[in-house]
Amino acid sequence: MPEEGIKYLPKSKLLSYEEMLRMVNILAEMGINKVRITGGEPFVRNNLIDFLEKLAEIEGINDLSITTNGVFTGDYIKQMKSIGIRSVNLSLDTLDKNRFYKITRRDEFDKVYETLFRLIDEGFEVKVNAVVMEGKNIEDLIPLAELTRNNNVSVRFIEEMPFNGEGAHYARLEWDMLRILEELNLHFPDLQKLQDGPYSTSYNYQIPGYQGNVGIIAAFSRTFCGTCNRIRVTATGELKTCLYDDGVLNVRDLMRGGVSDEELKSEFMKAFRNRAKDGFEAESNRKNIVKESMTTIGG
Ligand SMILES: Nc1nc2c(ncn2[C@@H]2O[C@H](COP(=O)(O)OP(=O)(O)OP(=O)(O)O)[C@@H](O)[C@H]2O)c(=O)[nH]1
Ligand SMILES: C[S@@+](CC[C@H](N)C(=O)[O-])C[C@H]1O[C@@H](n2cnc3c(N)ncnc32)[C@H](O)[C@@H]1O
Ligand code: SF4
Repeated sequence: MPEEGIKYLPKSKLLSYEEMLRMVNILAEMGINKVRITGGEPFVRNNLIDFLEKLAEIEGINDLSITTNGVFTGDYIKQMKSIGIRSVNLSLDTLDKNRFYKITRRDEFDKVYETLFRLIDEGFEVKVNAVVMEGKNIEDLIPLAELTRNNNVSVRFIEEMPFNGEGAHYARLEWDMLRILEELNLHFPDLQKLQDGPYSTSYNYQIPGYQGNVGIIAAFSRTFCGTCNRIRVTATGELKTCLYDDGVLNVRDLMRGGVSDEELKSEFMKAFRNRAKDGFEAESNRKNIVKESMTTIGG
């Protein structure tokens, strides 16, 4: 959350659950089989569980996952399980209570940390997302990796992207994937490269003898665009065919303008065909310089 907060939009500007369900139904018919809910923060929206239940019932959607900050998540663990959600990505940049407060401006570390272990105990596939930020959490890299010693968890270190709300645009990233890997190698010289899935966002490694694994997401270096098949839709209905583009069409406006399912499919298809070849091209095609915040994009 940016320090100055964000401007909350009237609910009428947000996609309703009905609109989201219609959209996912159409996309499922087009071949989409995995949906990840990121937010904002998924669990601040009323009746999220009812919505997830309906999403899970859509024919063709065989993987429904969530990325969450873990603050309210603990209240819904049983319900998520009964809906059939198998994987939860939990954002946790530090294991130090004071640094957690500095980074998030919220005193919620204990709650999030407890939720992490409850999710693991309940058998979810848990990935910890930690954005690596110079001056903020570098001392946490090794302790976070150590979480994988006795826990079946994947800890992923994410390169910081320029979406911090202030038009940040760095020519060089202090902590890119190679430096993160170097730091890990220094402490764990036997780090073993794992075979990554075909559409994996992370390069994954195992510390020998440890239960879990560590990963690096080159979100800024963008070295995995070649296998990227993700699309994103923001809360206001902007379709992004790349995290770095500034929206290629607005699904909400089309729906509210009375578009038919077939017309919507053809709009989607056009957008997919015109997709930039990678994140660099998408960024250079932007009409606006990067001023967005991850809070509104959703990650
Ligand atoms: N550049 C880029 N970064 C991504 C992409 N997907 C995820 N990331 C980065 O990784 C962060 C965490 O993503 P998650 O919400 O956990 O989703 P994910 O890693 O794609 O999901 P799974 O692989 O299904 O676990 C995002 O906030 C981004 O910083 C992508 O397609 N491109
Ligand atoms: C924006 S959050 C939205 C979902 C949910 N509210 C949460 O906190 O997990 C999704 C992911 O984006 C990551 N993220 C936030 N800012 C980022 C940045 N500047 N660069 C890369 N990833 C970032 C977070 O760590 C989180 O894992
Ligand atoms: S094409 Fe865009 S969204 Fe996909 S991996 Fe590259 S930067 Fe990320």
